[in-house]
Amino acid sequence: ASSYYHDFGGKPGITALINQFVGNVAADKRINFYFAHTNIPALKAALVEQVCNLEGGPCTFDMSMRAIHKNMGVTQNAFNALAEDMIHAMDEQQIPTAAQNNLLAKLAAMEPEIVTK
Ligand code: HEM
Repeated sequence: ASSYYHDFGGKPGITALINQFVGNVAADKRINFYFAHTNIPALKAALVEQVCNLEGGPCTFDMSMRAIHKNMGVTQNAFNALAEDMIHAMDEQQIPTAAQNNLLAKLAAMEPEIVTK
C-alpha cells in the first residue's frame, strides 16, 4: 500500500491541516458546543499524531476512539458536519484529491466507534 504522508506535506503539512480543521470546527455552530470544555492544544496534538499514523508517517497512535467518544452523544449529523469541516480544511490546504479520499475513507471507517446517538 502506498503512503500519502508526503502528499499531506509530512508533519508540517499535517500540522497546518489540523490547525485549519480545528479552526473550522470551532467556527461551526452545528458542532462547536461539543468542544466547549476541550483542551484544544491537546486535541490538536493528538489529531496530528493520528493523521500522521493513518497516512503512513513515522508516528504512533493507539487511542481508542470508542473510549474517548463514549457518552459524548455524537450524532450522525455531527459526524457528517465534522467530516465536511475536514474536507474544507483539506481543500484550503490544497491536499491532492487521492490523498483526501484516503483520509476520508479512514475517518468514515471510525464512525461506528464514535456515533452513539
Ligand atoms: C473520525 C472522526 C473523529 C476522529 C478521528 C476523532 C479523534 C479524536 C481524538 C484523537 C481525540 C482525543 C484528543 C485528546 O486526547 O486530547 C478526540 C477527542 C474529542 N472528540 Fe473526537 N474525533 C472524531 C469525531 C468526533 C466528532 C464527530 C465529535 C463531535 C462532534 C468529536 C468530539 C470530540 C471531543 C469533544 C473530544 C474531546 C474530549 C475531551 O475533551 O476530553 N469527535 N477526538
